[in-house]
Amino acid sequence: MLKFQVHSPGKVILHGEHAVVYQKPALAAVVGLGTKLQLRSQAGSQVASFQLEALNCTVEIELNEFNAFVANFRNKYPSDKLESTAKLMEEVRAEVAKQLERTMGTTPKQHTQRAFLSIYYLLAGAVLSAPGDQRTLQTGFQVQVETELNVGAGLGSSASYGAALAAAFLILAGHFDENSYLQEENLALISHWAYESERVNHGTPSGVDNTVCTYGGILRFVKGQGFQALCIQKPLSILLVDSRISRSTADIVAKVRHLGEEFPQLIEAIWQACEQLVNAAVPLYESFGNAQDDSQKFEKLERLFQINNDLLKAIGVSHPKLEQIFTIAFKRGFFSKLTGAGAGGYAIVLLPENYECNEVYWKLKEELEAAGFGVHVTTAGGVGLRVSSLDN
Ligand SMILES: Nc1ncnc2c1ncn2[C@@H]1O[C@H](COP(=O)(O)OP(=O)(O)O)[C@@H](O)[C@H]1O
Ligand SMILES: C[C@@](O)(CCOP(=O)(O)O)CC(=O)O
Repeated sequence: MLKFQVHSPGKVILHGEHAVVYQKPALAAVVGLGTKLQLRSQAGSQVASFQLEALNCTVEIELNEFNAFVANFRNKYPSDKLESTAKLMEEVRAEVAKQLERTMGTTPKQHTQRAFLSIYYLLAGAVLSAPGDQRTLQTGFQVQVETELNVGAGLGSSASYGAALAAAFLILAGHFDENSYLQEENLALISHWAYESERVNHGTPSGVDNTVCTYGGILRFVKGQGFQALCIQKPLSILLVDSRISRSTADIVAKVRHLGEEFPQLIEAIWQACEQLVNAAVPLYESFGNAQDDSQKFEKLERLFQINNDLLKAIGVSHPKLEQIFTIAFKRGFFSKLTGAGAGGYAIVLLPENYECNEVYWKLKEELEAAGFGVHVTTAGGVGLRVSSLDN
């Protein structure tokens, strides 16, 4: 009986948010919080059931209907390889709309619709492109998905969810197994399908979230030019602080674009400064933790956090609640910046070595919590997606 667990991390943008929209480099890192997916096959069952804890819902797929859908698709597009994911997405959208209406009666919430669409699309993709001749699902299974990530808050919950689903379905369909998933071509396949899942949500994502969630570490990326993994010595400790202010990335990006149209040279100078900042940060991240002058490097990194945050404030993407976080942190001697689109969402506070032994750190945490913020101590730059066995 097949049973295993997938853990895939979320992400933060360390530097270069907004500037990256204008072809400047950015750095993204995985965080120590993520999505946990458990899959157990169910002998004698003909249903695949998905318990999505974060969305408080369960969705089901009847295997006979799914297998009929796959067979129809194969008849319609009888090429051996699954060349056109666009056609598959189109067909899956129509099928899922039909099934949701029938099984749930009312139209479900948008998060549930998208989450189910990702499931159906990735499962169909994995089965249709499976090695060997068997392109059907024979035995039912149960999937449970839990997450430590706030959905829709810029921590990459959707890529983390997509990567976990992709790994699980690719194993289920026999592309690779729990022992071989870390081989380069298998990680590339997971990242590819996690990207496809992102397309369900975002149309044309940059590809950074699925890449970093799959491979882990810290990535430097430039829109349209791909990614390079930084050679870091060890992950960095950070405090993720949730301002609890929700925002729309698209709206904020549009406002910043408008500002750039009003003051083109001025805003371009800020983007150039962001690029210089990323260039200065890369060698620090790469050498931090090699025990040579770590405290000096840490202080430099703190300064870069401050400069980056001030540049983001200059383009107007802060928020009074974020400012409150920065002030609390600064008062206690910690450096912080907003991450992602801003105007709410999360702030990152840099934590020094052995922060747990420092009384001031506990005071900081206490004060942030007392002020009503969500506080999670975690790492930036740790491991990527991992599959492990399940005892029961
Ligand atoms: N734990 C989860 N369970 C089910 N669906 C999830 C989960 N996490 C993310 N999703 C999917 O990802 C979508 C959120 O994507 P998005 O708004 O881009 O948020 P984020 O910035 O956190 O990635 C949800 O609508 C849902 O489809
Ligand atoms: C502001 C931006 O640079 C990052 C947005 O990040 P997030 O949605 O807050 O994770 C936009 C983008 O890169 O598309």
